Amino acid sequence: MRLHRNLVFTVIDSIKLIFNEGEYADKVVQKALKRDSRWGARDRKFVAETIYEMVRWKRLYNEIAGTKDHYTTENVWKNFSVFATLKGYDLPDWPQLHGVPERRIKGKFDELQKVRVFKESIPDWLDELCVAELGEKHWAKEMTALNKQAEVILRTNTLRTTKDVLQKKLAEEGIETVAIDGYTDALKLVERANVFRTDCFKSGFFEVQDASSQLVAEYLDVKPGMRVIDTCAGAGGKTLHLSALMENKGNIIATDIYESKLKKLKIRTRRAGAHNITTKVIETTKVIKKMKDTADRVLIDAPCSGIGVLKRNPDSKWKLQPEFVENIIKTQAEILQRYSQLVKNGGKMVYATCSILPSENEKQVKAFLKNNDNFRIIKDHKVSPFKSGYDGFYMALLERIS
Ligand SMILES: C[S@@+](CC[C@H](N)C(=O)[O-])C[C@H]1O[C@@H](n2cnc3c(N)ncnc32)[C@H](O)[C@@H]1O
Repeated sequence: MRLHRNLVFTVIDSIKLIFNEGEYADKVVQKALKRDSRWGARDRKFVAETIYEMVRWKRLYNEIAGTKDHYTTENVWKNFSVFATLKGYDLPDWPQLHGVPERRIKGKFDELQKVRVFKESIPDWLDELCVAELGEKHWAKEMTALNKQAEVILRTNTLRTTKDVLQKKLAEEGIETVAIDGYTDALKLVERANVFRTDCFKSGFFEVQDASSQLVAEYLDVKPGMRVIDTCAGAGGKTLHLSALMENKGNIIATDIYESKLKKLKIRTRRAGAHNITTKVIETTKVIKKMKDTADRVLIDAPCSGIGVLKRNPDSKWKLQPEFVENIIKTQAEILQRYSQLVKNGGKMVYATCSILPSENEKQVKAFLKNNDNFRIIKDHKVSPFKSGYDGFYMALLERIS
C-alpha cells in the first residue's frame, strides 16, 4: 500500500490541531476533508480514518514511538510512522520517514499487547473506573469494541420519505446502503461518503444518527397528538425522531440550557419538515415550573460521560477527566428529579444516556425510584457496544402512577 504526500500532510496538520490546540476530532476531520475537492472516496477515507486511528491509539503509539504529550511536528511524524508500519504501508523515501525502526516498532507492539492500558490505549484512571463499574472481563470486551471504527448510520426521515425510497435515491447519487435488522428506519453506509453533499440530505430525507441512538425515541412510546417534552434536546437528534414517530401531530417542546444548540435544532427542523416542535431555553427554573404535570411523555437524554460513544469520539478518552464523571453523576440525579415533575399522572418518561456505566444508568434509576414512589419502572435496556456493534446506550421507561 502506498502513501500519498498531500493526504499524509493533511493528517499530520490535523493531529497537531487535535493534540496541541484541543480541537475536536470530528470538526478537524470535517475541515480536513474540505481541503481538496479533487479527492476521491478512497482519499477521503484514508484522511478520516487515519486521523481517527492516530487519536484512538495515541497512548499505544506514544509508548511505541517514545513520544510524550507535546506534539512537535517531529513527534507527530514519529507517531505516524508507528501507524504506517503497523498498518503495513510501504514507507516512502521522504525525509520525515528516514530511518523508521520498523522491526523495533512491531516488536514493541507485540510486547505491549500484554498490558491492557497500552493494548487498548486508554488512560489508567478510566480503565480503573470501568473495571470497578463493570468488572474486568466485561470491560475488556467493551473496550475492544469501543476501539473499532464507527460506521455511518442514517435514520430515514419518515416525514419526507420511506426507507426503500431513500435507499434507491441514495444509490442514484452513488451511495450504497444496507438496512439493519431490528432498526426500523436505519440504513448503514457500505463505504464512507460525504452524505451531507447529497440532494437526499438537502431534501431532509435522512439524519445521520447511530443505530443505538435510534432506539431511544422509539422507547418513549409516543403517539400522534401527544404533548411531549424533550428536556435535554441539544441539537435535536432525538427530537426530530420523535416528531417523525408522532407523524408531525401534537406538540413537542424541546428544551436545553444552551440556546446555540437549540438554534441548530431549528435549522434541522426546517430541513426535516417537522412542524410540531417548539424550542425553549431553560434560563431559569421558572421554565420548568410552568410546565409541571403537563406532559404525556418526557424524554431525559441526560448529559453523560459519553463512554458508550468512544468509538465515535475517540478524543474523549484523552479529554475526559475523573472529576467530570463524578460531577455529571450528580447532575444526572438532579436532572432526573427535576424533569420528572413535568410528567402528568399516567404519563411516561425515558431516562437515557450514551454511557455504559451502571452509576450513570440503572443505579440512577434505582435511586430515583427509591425517592419517588409515584413512579414505577416499565422496562430498561442496556445497549452494549460489544454485543450490538454500535454505540453503548442505556434507556429506562418509567411511568407516573399517582
Ligand atoms: C446527550 S446530550 C443531548 C443530545 C440530544 N438529545 C440529541 O439527541 O441530539 C445532553 C444535552 O443536555 C444538555 N444539558 C446539560 N445540562 C442540562 C440541564 N440542566 N437541563 C437541560 N439540558 C441540559 C446539554 O446541553 C446537551 O445538549
